[in-house]
Amino acid sequence: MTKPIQIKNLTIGAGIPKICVPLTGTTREKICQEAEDAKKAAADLVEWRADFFEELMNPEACQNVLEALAEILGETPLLFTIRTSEEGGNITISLEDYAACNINIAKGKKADLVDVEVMSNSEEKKKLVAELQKEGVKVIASSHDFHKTDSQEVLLNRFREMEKSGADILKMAVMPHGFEDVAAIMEATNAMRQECEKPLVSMAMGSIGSITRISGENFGSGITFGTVGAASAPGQFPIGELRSLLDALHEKNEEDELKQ
Ligand SMILES: O=C1C[C@@](O)(C(=O)O)C[C@@H](O)[C@@H]1O
Repeated sequence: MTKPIQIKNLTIGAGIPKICVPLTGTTREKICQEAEDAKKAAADLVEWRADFFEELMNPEACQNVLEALAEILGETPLLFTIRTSEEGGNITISLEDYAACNINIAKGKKADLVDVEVMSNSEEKKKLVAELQKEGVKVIASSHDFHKTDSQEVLLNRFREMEKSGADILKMAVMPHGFEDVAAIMEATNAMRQECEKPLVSMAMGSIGSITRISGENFGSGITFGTVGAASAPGQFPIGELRSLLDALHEKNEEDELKQ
């Protein structure tokens, strides 16, 4: 059974999946504009996809953006993510620089959550997760396969490996090539929630997978990524449509609960 996590006023891992809006701007100005738009659109949380930022390797520039974001976002939680090119992102970065950037962010005390790609260099990543948590942030362990979807059993084992990182939330994205792949990630997530208390997040990308972005309440995914401006991965819905679809499904689920 999932034990929800509270971040500011947001509960992750219970009820309607929370909508996370990615910011993909390349400059401070564009990132801040996107954050204003996300806030206006009532995002539940916001992800700064810092692998798009042209000054990522400058710690002061990063702190500067973080301070501006904290000011704009107020009580809306902020997730900091460096998505590496190995996992579908925008930057090739050494393990040392990856760790240093993430630690710099956590020390700034403005981000609430940090994403760590735990499936590569897993021993070092485990230490990084612990170090980040010591600085007071929650860590989302993540894994992305932009090419394919492994079998349900392999995906479940991947979740189990990710749990060993000690992260607070586990997130997995895969690329489906047919409905059986979509079913595999949903079923692996559903199975993992029976054996793990951590909130889970999962999605099948692309148009075939978009059903996973609205039905997380039913199979156990606690966050869904929706757009205000640019998408950060294929298959994401605009926030307005996403909110209506999540609400409609939630109402149906409640009707069923009343009948039981
Ligand atoms: O991990 C994820 C999930 C994601 O890849 C998606 O498919 O919605 C989008 C990314 O921005 C985020 O970091």
